[in-house]
Amino acid sequence: MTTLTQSTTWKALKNHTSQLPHMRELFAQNPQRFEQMSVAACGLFLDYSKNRVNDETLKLLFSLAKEAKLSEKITAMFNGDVINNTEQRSVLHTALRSKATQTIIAEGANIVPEVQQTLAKMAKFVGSVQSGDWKGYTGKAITDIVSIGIGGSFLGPKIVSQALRPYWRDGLNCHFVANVDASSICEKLIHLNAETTLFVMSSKSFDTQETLTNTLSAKDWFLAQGASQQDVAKHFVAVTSNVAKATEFGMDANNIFPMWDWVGGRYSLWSAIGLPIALLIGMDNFIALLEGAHQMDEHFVNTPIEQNMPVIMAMLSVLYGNFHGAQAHVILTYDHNLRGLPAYFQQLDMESNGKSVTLDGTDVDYSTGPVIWGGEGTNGQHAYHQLLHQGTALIPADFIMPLQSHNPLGKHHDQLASNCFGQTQALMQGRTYDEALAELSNSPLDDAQIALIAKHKVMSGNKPSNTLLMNKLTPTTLGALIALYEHKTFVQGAIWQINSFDQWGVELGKQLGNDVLDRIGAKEGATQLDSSSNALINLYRQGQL
Ligand SMILES: O=P(O)(O)OC[C@H]1O[C@](O)(CO)[C@@H](O)[C@@H]1O
Repeated sequence: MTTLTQSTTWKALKNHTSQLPHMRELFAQNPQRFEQMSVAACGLFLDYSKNRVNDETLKLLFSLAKEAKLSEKITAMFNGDVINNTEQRSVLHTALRSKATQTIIAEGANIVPEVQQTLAKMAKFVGSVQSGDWKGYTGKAITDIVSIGIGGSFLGPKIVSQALRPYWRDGLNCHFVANVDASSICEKLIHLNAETTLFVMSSKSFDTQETLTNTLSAKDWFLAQGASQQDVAKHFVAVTSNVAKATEFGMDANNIFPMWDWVGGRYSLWSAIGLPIALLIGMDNFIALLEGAHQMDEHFVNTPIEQNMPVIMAMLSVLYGNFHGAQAHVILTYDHNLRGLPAYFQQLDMESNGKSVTLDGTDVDYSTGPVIWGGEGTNGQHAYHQLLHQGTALIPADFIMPLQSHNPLGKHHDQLASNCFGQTQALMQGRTYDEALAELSNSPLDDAQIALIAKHKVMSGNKPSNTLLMNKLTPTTLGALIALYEHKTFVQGAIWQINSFDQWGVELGKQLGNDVLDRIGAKEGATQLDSSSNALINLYRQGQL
């Protein structure tokens, strides 16, 4: 049994949460609830008043954070202490968005100069590709980027590029290839011209099966279009921490952008892994993205926990996961360009906090990371919101919306906003049986039918949600928003005393996948695995059912 569940605060929270009234009543009791339970930081505004909390709940949650030594843990991360204890690594993605004047030590050396040098190298490269000075093998400018990578070396660049579509510079397009399924790369290449295509291969380890296979196929395609081996340097660049392996693979040394062990894959979009983003939006906008994240870092480090946005959001998630039995959390973006963000936060949170032992190897006796999922509003309102309103699972929600649209058109944005706010209201207040009956008062149905339908229209309400607003979706606000969720994830991990920065589960997937590949490659002979795996491999070898 861990000490966490034995603490007085934990027990007090358990007792307290079971006695809290419905949110309707909490709102009725306190007209100042919105003012008291909202916070602004770094261009973002968080309304957390529609949560199952009162002053006492918040006090207990913040006590839990203090008892977990949260401030010390934040300092340790920003100072470069080796907090990823299973891989013996510092966790310093925050250094990637630090100021050039800062000194940040990892493994005994100041890492800020190499971060700045890499940004300068990126700026030079981005400038030459965007201006057309960087020429392909027939002397033409680049028109298309193909970004090859997977996991953290894919999702960040893809989602941020999609989110910042209004900032794309003219003349360049980007295509993302992650899956080893050949359909992914083939369906992109078929539309491209090798003379004007640049491949950015992103792999921290330079050892990931999917990325290596897709890069080799891209190179074969490039050569098959009439280019020669000497032309490869004009069309292939790599981002990696394994420079030796990239060089051995045949990447031109000048075309390798470094990254480092102290950057976790899912935290790496701020490094040269963000190169496809910078190529699309320009280096000035990429720097603005870093600046937004830096502002959130400063807020996180310097703000008392009671007003600290990432801490508040994290403690609310702890509340629902550990004291209300919530197993999932939904991210609802009321912005078409942010439609990919739920998937990005899913990777960030689930790869970080999907853990079941504490840092010292003790089995946890409480829930850790929930299932993170979500989608774009208003689309989801016509689908899975039904379960949010009337299902049996409690799923706290984050609604994210900019106040201003990049495409102000007629009444579109008013409707988007009214749906967003209407949903949070409906989730909170629900509908009582009497209200449902009143709505049916003019119905031609008989009393028995009205009573039945009223029962089906009842919504318990008391469903928690956060509303996160920003003026407009810009590189700076997006940087702050992503850093907010990074730190939220960190705080939850700190409370649960887990290592949020390793991923042994997904590593096992990589290992077993390679093992099975060897057995498939052997074409025949007993595979000596379990009966299901043996049979599936044999069916695959046969090639048909
Ligand atoms: O950048 P790499 O080394 O190719 O790894 C890709 C991804 O693979 C993982 O290690 C596991 O899937 C992720 O954490 C990482 O982002």
